[in-house]
Amino acid sequence: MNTTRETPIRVSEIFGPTIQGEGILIGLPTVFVRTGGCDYRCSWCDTLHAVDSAYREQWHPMSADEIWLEVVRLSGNRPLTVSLSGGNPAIQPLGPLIERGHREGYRFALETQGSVAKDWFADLDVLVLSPKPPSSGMATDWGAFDTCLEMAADRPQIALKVVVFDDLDYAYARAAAARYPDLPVYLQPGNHTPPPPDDDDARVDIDGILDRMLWLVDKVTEDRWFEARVLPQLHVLLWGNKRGV
Ligand SMILES: C[S@@+](CC[C@H](N)C(=O)[O-])C[C@H]1O[C@@H](n2cnc3c(N)ncnc32)[C@H](O)[C@@H]1O
Ligand SMILES: Nc1nc2[nH]cc(C(=O)O)c2c(=O)[nH]1
Ligand code: SF4
Ligand SMILES: [Mg+2]
Repeated sequence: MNTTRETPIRVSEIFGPTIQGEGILIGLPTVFVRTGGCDYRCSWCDTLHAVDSAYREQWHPMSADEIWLEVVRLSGNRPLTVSLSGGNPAIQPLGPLIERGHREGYRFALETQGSVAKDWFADLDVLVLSPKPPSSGMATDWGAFDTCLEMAADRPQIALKVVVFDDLDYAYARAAAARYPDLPVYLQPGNHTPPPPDDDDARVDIDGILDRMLWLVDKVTEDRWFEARVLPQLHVLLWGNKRGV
């Protein structure tokens, strides 16, 4: 019997199986657990329904067991990778959920901006750290970011992922990569047509995003920055701004 009252986890949505659309695990069948609430407010966030506190009524308090039952239902009880995202999932008590899933053979990836560190980072299989560039309007606390790396210790595979809209963001990405030369770095062209929070399938300017992707590829190759990987948001190319994919 669980005697310790677990703090509930605020959940915006649980969806999948779909494919991981971004970064180091791109293409991998994944169930997403998206938590509600974020300590940032990026100007171009494509997930405001899980960020803007005006929508907090839609963030359901759930126990780790209740979340787990839904992951098992969606995955047909077949172990796969569960991506913990948000908002900022790092502000939620996700340790017990990870423990539960590992007992049943599932793996866990975390998507976070690196502003808040938790001890359960050391239990993750993959940690994607996505510091925010100048176009986001956010300032990076590199001390907090370093603590995320310290808390992760040596279990998770760790990768940097930086969204790039313009030259300033590109320079920020280069500086971030130089700060952590041992981490793989993924560059992601920004979606300048992110959905408003109350529209779960808003029009997206795919051509504009692909133009930015081509610009970014040219930048990286002309600079001979051969360690960087340039990847689109694959799920956006497939399904536009649709939510829950
Ligand atoms: C919605 S965030 C949630 C997790 C965490 N808050 C973070 O930012 O890493 C997941 C990923 O989507 C990226 N993202 C958000 N809005 C985007 C946009 N308009 N274009 C491209 N990527 C975007 C973020 O930079 C992050 O890498
Ligand atoms: N398919 C898919 N891949 C993703 N990778 C990161 C996502 C996110 O919103 O954190 C995301 C998402 O929302 N959908
Ligand atoms: S940190 Fe992530 S979830 Fe939060 S506002 Fe920025 S992109 Fe959106
Ligand atoms: Mg997304």
